[in-house]
Amino acid sequence: MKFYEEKDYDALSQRAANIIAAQIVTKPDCVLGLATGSSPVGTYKRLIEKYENGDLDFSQVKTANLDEYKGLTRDNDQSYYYFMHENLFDHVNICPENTNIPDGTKEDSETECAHYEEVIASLGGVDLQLLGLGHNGHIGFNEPACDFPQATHCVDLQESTIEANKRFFASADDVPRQAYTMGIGTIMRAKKILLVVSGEDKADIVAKAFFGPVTPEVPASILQFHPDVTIVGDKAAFSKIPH
Ligand SMILES: N[C@@H]1[C@@H](O)[C@H](O)[C@@H](COP(=O)(O)O)O[C@@H]1O
Repeated sequence: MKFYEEKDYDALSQRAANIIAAQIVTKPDCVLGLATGSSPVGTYKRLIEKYENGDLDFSQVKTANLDEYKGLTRDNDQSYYYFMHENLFDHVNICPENTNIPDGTKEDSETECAHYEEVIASLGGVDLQLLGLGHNGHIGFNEPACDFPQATHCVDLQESTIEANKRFFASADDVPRQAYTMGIGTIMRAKKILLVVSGEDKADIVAKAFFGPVTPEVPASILQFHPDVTIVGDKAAFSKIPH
């Protein structure tokens, strides 16, 4: 695992955007696995700047997002579909037909999740997967569990996740209780993984996930077994790891 400790959120966002830009430049038709949450917002901003400066071309890039709330329509401003358009897709020359996000409006979880796995396979797999990190060690919406889920599936969100995400909704009652997420197996099949993390509130989970035992109780800990993982964090998020 490669760790980049940056001085603050801006610097970590720049570093992460540079890594993604290098992927796009070296393989213009690459498949990017994308993430939501507050952590990657700065990274997306920097990517948009690079596009506006003429340094990046998204015309052949394909994307597959990690997850989506079940039950939210695409025009709901808390859906991850909406988030991705707002924070990246609407600002770069990506082709809408090249972007993929699980469809949270599909009631039949099994069919939608199997379909999403087929979509990723038809793209030839993910070249670079961007990840954030939940306070309980979740990646995508893979919550702590007694095993590592292999494929895209429907999850019941944990109370702590609902608590953490309620800041975006009118109240905790409005946070959906379920989501579709790539499985740990889906994430681990990506050729490269880039995880961005910031803030003191993530320091404990960073230490636990990447320097503690590999266990499905801390889903991100599995990344210790991936051959090509880069973790970009700020000083605060890295403050509890052995230096
Ligand atoms: N499903 C998302 C994750 O993909 C994200 O990485 C995580 C951390 O979010 P944040 O970056 O806002 O702390 O929480 C959400 O629940």
